[in-house]
Amino acid sequence: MAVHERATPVRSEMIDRDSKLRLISRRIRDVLDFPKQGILYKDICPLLADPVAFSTVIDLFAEHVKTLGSVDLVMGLEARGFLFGPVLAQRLGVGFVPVRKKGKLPGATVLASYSLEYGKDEMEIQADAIQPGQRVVIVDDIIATGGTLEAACKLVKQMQGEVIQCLVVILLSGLQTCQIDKVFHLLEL
Ligand SMILES: O=P(O)(O)OC[C@H]1O[C@H](OP(=O)(O)OP(=O)(O)O)[C@H](O)[C@@H]1O
Ligand SMILES: Nc1ncnc2[nH]cnc12
Repeated sequence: MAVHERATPVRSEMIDRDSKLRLISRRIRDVLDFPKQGILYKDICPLLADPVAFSTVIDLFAEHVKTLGSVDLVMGLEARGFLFGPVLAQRLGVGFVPVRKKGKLPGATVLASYSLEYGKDEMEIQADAIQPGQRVVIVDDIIATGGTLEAACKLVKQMQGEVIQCLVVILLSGLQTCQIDKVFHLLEL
């Protein structure tokens, strides 16, 4: 191609669902023994670096959420849920609520403890972030044991909100002990 000619940009609306999922899958990088020996880490950085693959994730999440009726809030889990959650919230035209690791949020908070594939942690949400009866979509990058999302669902219920759906890019196969029933995932890896 001559230097002055431009390649036609690939836009996600031009491709079918299976091709979209393959496009996303190709942008997840396996890293063995990170952050600990024996863990096969799913690195989403290549996905974030590819604007077509990234916007395809948001398209597929938004398409799905639009089938669920009204949604009041998108809640994202620190840290990687912050990469997808706010973009999805903007797309849906609703607010975003961050759930942070303990000690990062000012004012009154509600706390939950949980176990991870490679450790333990505690998460917090501001006490006024969800009003009773609000319909919440929770967003994260991956489910491994499901402990993080399970704790996030408990937070929503404690605040008398309703979890409409948990959205993740990746459901890690072989590790599912999780009790979360409202999961929508794009890839099972
Ligand atoms: O299903 P689980 O076993 O609970 O694991 C999944 C969680 O683990 C990772 O977060 P992590 O706490 O490692 O933090 P980070 O997003 O700050 O890297 C990931 O982003 C999920 O939130
Ligand atoms: N295997 C994994 N890859 C990426 N993030 C994770 N969080 C928990 N387990 C993970």
